[in-house]
This record gives sequence, C-alpha cells and structure tokens, in this order.
Amino acid sequence: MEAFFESSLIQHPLQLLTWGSNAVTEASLLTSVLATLACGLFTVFLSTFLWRWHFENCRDPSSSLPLPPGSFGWPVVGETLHYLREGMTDFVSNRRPKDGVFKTHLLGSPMVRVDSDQKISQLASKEPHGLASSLPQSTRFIFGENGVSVVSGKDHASMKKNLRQAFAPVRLRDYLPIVQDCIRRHVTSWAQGADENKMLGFKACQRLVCDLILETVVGCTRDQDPDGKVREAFVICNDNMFCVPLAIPGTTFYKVKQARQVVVDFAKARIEAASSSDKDYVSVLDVLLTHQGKSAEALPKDGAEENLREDSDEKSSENGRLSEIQLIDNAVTIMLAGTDTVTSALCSILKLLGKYPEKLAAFRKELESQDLLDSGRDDDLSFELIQSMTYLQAVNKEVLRLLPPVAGMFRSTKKTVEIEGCQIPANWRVLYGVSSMHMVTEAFTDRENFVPERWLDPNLEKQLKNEYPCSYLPFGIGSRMCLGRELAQLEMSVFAIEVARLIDWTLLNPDARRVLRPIEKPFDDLPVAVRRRK
Ligand code: HEM
Repeated sequence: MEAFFESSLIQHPLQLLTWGSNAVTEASLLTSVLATLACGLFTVFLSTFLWRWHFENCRDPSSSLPLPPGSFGWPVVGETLHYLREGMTDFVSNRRPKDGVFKTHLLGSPMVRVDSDQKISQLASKEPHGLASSLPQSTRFIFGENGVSVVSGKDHASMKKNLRQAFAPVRLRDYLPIVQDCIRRHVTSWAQGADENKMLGFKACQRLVCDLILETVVGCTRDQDPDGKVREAFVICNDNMFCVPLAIPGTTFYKVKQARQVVVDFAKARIEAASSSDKDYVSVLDVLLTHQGKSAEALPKDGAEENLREDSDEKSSENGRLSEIQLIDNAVTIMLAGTDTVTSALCSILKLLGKYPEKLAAFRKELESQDLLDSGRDDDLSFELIQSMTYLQAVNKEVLRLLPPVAGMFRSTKKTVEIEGCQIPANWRVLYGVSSMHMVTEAFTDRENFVPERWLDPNLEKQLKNEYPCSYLPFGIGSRMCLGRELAQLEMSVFAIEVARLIDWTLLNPDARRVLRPIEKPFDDLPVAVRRRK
C-alpha cells in the first residue's frame, strides 16, 4: 500500500488528486441520482395515495353502502392509459367482478362501469331524476343545445314524442323508395365493370349512409347539392364529434363550427322552401314541419334565435310544438346520430354474411322464396314484405348482437344513486356496457358465433323481455332509447337484400381486429373484393 502511495503520490500527485475528486464526484452523483429517484418514487407514491384516497372519500356518508370495487389508477390519467393499451374488451374482462360493477377513472372523471343485466335495469329505472345523459362538449355543440339528445326531463319527453311522428311505420313506408333507390345506386356502383373491384367496405358504407341520411332526413338529393358542399360539411361534423372544444382559427373545432353552419343553412333553406310548396312527405324534416300544425312562416325566425336558445325548452313543453331552432338542431342531431351507427351496422352485415357463406345462402333462399332474388326490378320492396321476412330480421338482430355499433352508453349521476350492494356518488360518470353485456349474459348460448337462427325461436324474445330485460341493448334502454331504430332496421334490411342479390364479395382480411372509433368497426376498414352477382 505504502509502495503504491509512494510511487503514485510521488510520481503522479495530480493523478491522485483527480482520482480522489473523481471518486467524490461519482459518489455524490450516485447519491444525488438515488436521492432524486427516491424522491420521485415517494412523490409518485404519495400523489397516487392521495389521488385514490381523495376519490375513496367521495363516498356519500348518508348512504351506508360502499363504493363499487375497482381502482382509480394513477394521478390525473386514472386508468386511461391501461384502457388504451388493453383495448375495451380486455380492459373490462380484466376488471369485471362477478356482480358486473366496478369503479375506475377514465378520460378525466371517476366512472362506474356496469355490465350486469340486473344492475343496468336498476340504474335505468332511476333515469331521468337520478341519472342524466352525458355527452362530451364538442358533441353537444354539434348536435345543438336545442336537440333531443341534449335537452332533459319533461322537455326531452315532449320533444321525443313530437319527433317520433317522423319515424312511425306509415312514414317509413314513405321513405322506403328513397332508401331503396339510394342503396341500389351505391351497391350497383361497387360492382361496375367486368372485373373484381377492391374497396374498403367501411368507407363505401359510410359514403352510402351519408347520402342516405341527407336524402331521408333533410331531403338533400345530389341535384340539390351539385358541388357536394353540404355533403362535405356533413362529413366534417360527423368525423369530428369528439374534439377539443376550442374555436380558434386553425383548430378542428373551428372547422367543425363552420361546417355545421353549412348544414344548418341548408336545413333552414329547406324549411323555407317547404312553407311555399304542397309536396308529399319526402323527408323527416318535411314530416316534422307538417306536424307542427303550421308552416315555417309562422315559426320564430333567425332574429329571435338567441332568445330561443334561452327559453326554447320552455316553449316546446308549453305548446308541444318545435320552434325553428329546435327543428334545425333536431335535424342535425338525427342526421349525425344516424350516420356512423348505421354505417357500422351495414359494414357488419357485409362482414358477417361474407364470413359465413352458409348464412348468406340461407338468406338468398328466403329471397328466392319471395321472388326477390332475381326480380330485376328496383321498386319491388314493401314495408310489409320486409317485416314478413323472418330470416332477414334474424340476420339484423344477430348482427346487432354480435357487433353492436354503440358499445356503451354514458350517463352521469345527478345525485347519489344506490343500487344493490353499492352506491354511486353525485356527478360521477356511469357507463352501461352494451357489447360486453351481449357477451356475458346467460340469455344467449354460443355467444361468440354468428347464429341468426337463434332469433327464429319465439321463446328467445319472450325470455329477453321477461327474464333478461337489459341483456340485448343495441338501441339502448329507457327514455334515451334510439329514436331512429325502426328506420335503422329498415335501412339494414334493404341493404342486406340489395347486397345479397346484386353482388358477390370476398373479405380480404376476415379476422381483422375490431376498434371503437367511437363506434364499432374493423381497424382496417374491411377491405373487400366485389363483383356483380352471377
Ligand atoms: C343501427 C343503427 C343505430 C344504432 C345501433 C343506434 C343506437 C342508439 C343508442 C344505443 C342510443 C341511446 C344512446 C344513449 O342512451 O345514450 C341511440 C340514441 C339515439 N339515436 Fe340511434 N342508433 C342507430 C340509428 C339511428 C338512426 C338511423 C337515427 C335517426 C335517423 C338515430 C337517432 C337517434 C337519436 C336522435 C338518439 C337520441 C335519443 C334521445 O336522446 O332520447 N339512431 N341510438
């Protein structure tokens, strides 16, 4: 050692100093790294503890029931990152306890997820006093504050009753020729030419549905929108229902605001035109206008728009009639609520009938038995005929069971709500699972498979009604149940008939992963090869 010091110190005094100071620096560096790490870990630990403790303390002491089981995850983000990483199906199945209710923290708020027939039924019975619909701000803006999805309570009930007139069976009969014409036009175009055409099924269905909805809801045919401006604006609104609600030039929301105005201006022009003509019912808007008992001339006009925004709810419940701004907001709401949902359903028909050729063959047999398979006519469908086709109805129901377009429904609690075994405090979000419910309920056997035949058994519908009232919810439940469900089923039926008789198609990636954006769809938009049916 001495020798070492001697030789080193004498020969390299500076070297020893450097070595010494290096050793000190490294040690202190290590210490400070460790200390920082420990501090960081402690901060994460403490903030996570406080975060969870805070939400656990949101429990309403006036109720003796505990909060549901589950975790609030990490500070600020909650379990949002887990949700994004695992995907909805795994996220739910990794957490779902036996009774189907768990708490979490997603997308900025505490939330209770419910996947139990009995519990959804208990919660739905507490609407609208205990729970209200809960839409993101950007969606509320696009739908419009005076539309049926946004208003609540008594005003919602009276507005919905008013709007239902446009979806009565007698009206669906009126829309059928428009629906059939539009669907035939699109499906025929998919198989143009002698060769096979490759396309993205989801995108093709989306173009079809945009045309369909503009024609059936506001009567916007191609010749009324020659430069495609209304269609383009409508697609912008539809594609950006969930965006940051910041209306600064350059932002998505700013673009959406301008696009919404184009759609609104078109609807206004239609209302004005309707007052000066005596046409038959051609669109949902025409039906609604006629049912207001007076023409658009008598409806409050633009100048009064701001006032109407403030007291429109009152007006609608007072006299049961819709003002101009309510008509417009509802037209926009109906259009947007009926676009991606129907697109998803049509895309799933294409997928499931393409994937299971034996089911397509069974369906074609039913069409043949009704002389529809090779009829060659483009106006051969009637409302009654469609209703009488049992296999077709079974296909529709099974498509909506296996791949429901709306995977879940959001609510928020207005006050503390108690259900069997737990409480949900005020201002928490509640999410009713739809697709997961369809997959866990005992109401169905062979749940993972596409079996339209199950719906041919009349006992199934009875059983669902009496024993499992919340086990099949493609169109929702209770007061917020889908307004356009009969129109959607009609559109699905006509689509299934036309694709089965006009085209043959092959799925190019039949087992593609499913995503929620925010409706159910294949991640690759369903590539298909289409040819004219031989
Ligand atoms: C297969 C297609 C469709 C599916 C699966 C579907 C599903 C749903 C669901 C689950 C709800 C309830 C949402 C909730 O409780 O928060 C709903 C509401 C609604 N749907 Fe549909 N829908 C479809 C097509 C349509 C169509 C074609 C229209 C109109 C043309 C429409 C208009 C509406 C409206 C206006 C509401 C809001 C009702 C309210 O707030 O009271 N839907 N839909």
